Amino acid sequence: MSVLIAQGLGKTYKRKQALTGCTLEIEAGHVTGLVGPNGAGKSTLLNIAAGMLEPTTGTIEVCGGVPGSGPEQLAKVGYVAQNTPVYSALSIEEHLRLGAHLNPRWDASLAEKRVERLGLDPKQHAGKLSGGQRAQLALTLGIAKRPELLLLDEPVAALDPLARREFLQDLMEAVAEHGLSVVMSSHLVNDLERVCDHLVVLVASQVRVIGEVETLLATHHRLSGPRRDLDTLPADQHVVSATHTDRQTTVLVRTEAPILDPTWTVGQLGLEDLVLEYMSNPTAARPALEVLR
Ligand SMILES: Nc1ncnc2c1ncn2[C@@H]1O[C@H](COP(=O)(O)OP(=O)(O)OP(=O)(O)O)[C@@H](O)[C@H]1O
Repeated sequence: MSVLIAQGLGKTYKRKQALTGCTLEIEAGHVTGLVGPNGAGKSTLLNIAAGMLEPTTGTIEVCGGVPGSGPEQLAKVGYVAQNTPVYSALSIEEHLRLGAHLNPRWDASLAEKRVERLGLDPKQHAGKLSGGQRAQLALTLGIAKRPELLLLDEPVAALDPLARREFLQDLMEAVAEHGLSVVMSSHLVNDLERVCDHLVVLVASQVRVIGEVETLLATHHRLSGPRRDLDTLPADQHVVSATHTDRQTTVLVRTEAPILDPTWTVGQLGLEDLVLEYMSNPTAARPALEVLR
């Protein structure tokens, strides 16, 4: 089952194209990390999925329905936007009461315990919270809503390292206990590696790579050896990036098959390296032999 299916999705503001021809499918029951360079269209995609923005072109289905199409759909999808919006004039406990009023599956005990553990005063107005505390409040509302799908746009950017780790643990618990699916954009790939089992790299609205993190790491290899033409590589080795010096070639390939050529030294990649390779090689066609001196 899929929680998000987008086909040729696009969003245009006057003449500015924020998202163009974005096609992707995200499976249920996973924590999916959404990464990509600034301006790739991640927030636009999440805003459309949450029903906050109408797409200009294409179609999108989220948890089997049209985003924002009614109370049932709204209850299924939780969204914490990038600027972690809260109501400045309302206290924390008023936010929790509002959450209980608006959400049929609201988990009051989880929300209260989380606020207590964070050391937040329930009487404090949200407008007087620090940026990180505001983010924690918005995240608490998102988790306590008990949605089927939780969309998080850079949720931990404003949190200190300890708060970040605790939040990610809370998220993992919610996933394990309630079968919650999560799509989370972040530039912090190390954090994503801790919690995400699936990954999408979005560059200029297009999915550059998508898949299970474990499989992606197992099927990408950095090969280095004597300089050679990339056309001599086996057809099942998809070249992601390559550099050549006078004597040496280093190439990142994706392949299901084992690397049998003994002239290569084979190295594995971490997730951050893999993401950076895809982000810095937008077309990933077999690049021409280019000498780096
Ligand atoms: N309201 C808007 N009006 C005009 N252009 C917009 C608007 N919102 C986004 N854009 C443009 O759309 C493109 C995609 O923006 P978006 O915020 O979706 O990217 P992003 O991948 O989330 O980036 P970041 O990692 O910096 O948050 C950018 O070029 C941005 O300038």
